[in-house]
Amino acid sequence: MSDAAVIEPVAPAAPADDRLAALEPLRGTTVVVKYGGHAMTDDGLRRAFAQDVVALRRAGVRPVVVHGGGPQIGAHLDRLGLKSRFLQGLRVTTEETMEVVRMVLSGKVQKELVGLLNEDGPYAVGLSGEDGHTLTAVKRYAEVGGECVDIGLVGDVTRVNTAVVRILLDSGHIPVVSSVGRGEDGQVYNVNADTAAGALAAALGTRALVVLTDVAGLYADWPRSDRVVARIGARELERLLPGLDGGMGPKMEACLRAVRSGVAAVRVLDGRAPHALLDGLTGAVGTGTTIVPD
Ligand SMILES: Nc1ncnc2c1ncn2[C@@H]1O[C@H](COP(=O)(O)OP(=O)(O)O)[C@@H](O)[C@H]1O
Ligand SMILES: CC(=O)N[C@@H](CCC(=O)OP(=O)(O)O)C(=O)O
Repeated sequence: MSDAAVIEPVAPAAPADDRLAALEPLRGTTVVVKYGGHAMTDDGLRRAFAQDVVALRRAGVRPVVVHGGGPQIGAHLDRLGLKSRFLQGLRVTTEETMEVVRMVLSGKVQKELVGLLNEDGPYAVGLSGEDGHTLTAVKRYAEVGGECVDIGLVGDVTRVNTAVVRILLDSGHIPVVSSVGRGEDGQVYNVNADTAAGALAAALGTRALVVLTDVAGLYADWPRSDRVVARIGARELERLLPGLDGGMGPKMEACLRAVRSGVAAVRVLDGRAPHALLDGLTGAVGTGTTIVPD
């Protein structure tokens, strides 16, 4: 590739110097960031998130954003008068729902995020998991009471092709990936965004996966208590998995798979706090849950 195809490094205007020093160990490394739909419903939070991602890039880190958009999909389905429900944290996805999922994730949420990231420079490039065979998916079923339940066009990631993401990273861009997968048969699947982020992090061989969500971390005894588990190993997490409700099920399953596939640590951070990403990575605020291999 010619030099002209590579974005010029930008002078590190932000973050401030002390933050830059804290990011030094991450310089040159790839960090996958999962940006959850519930943490992206507020304008101020979205802007702060975009500033953090650009700040990472300017500090020499190679961020990859994988975004969700569950609430945004839900709002669009409501507008169309289409009902949808979740089983084990996964949206039951008919053909009609899939059209909306694809349109909202790749056409709206991703584009808005790319727009925000590009306010200060030509950094972000959006791509769907379908593009360049980035995410190959296979139909997945929910398991309820020991029975396999058909939940439609929901996919699990079976293969990741990191070629396009690496090209973008190597040319100084920030890939922004929508969690839509393509089956071997050409069928398009709705992939939970945590699942997509975990699979991509593992395939890229990243040391760190950061998951921004709408709670303070993994609660030890939710909903009875909101005491956050600060750190948990893979075996212990596997033991807790069957008892987790809602979106936390697929989220923790994805974190578990990631640490078992070589990711050294997954940080689950409270995306409701402005600048949670930079604060979490620089240790400015020691919050959330860290998942580590055994
Ligand atoms: N043990 C738990 N700790 C924290 N949240 C939990 C737990 N069990 C279930 N949840 C639910 O999981 C939700 C987070 O998952 P989800 O809504 O999919 O987040 P996101 O949109 O960030 O991907 C929380 O808002 C909470 O309602
Ligand atoms: C299969 C499945 O449930 N897919 C999700 C994809 C988006 C997502 O995961 O968004 P969040 O990260 O905001 O939850 C959905 O349809 O809502």
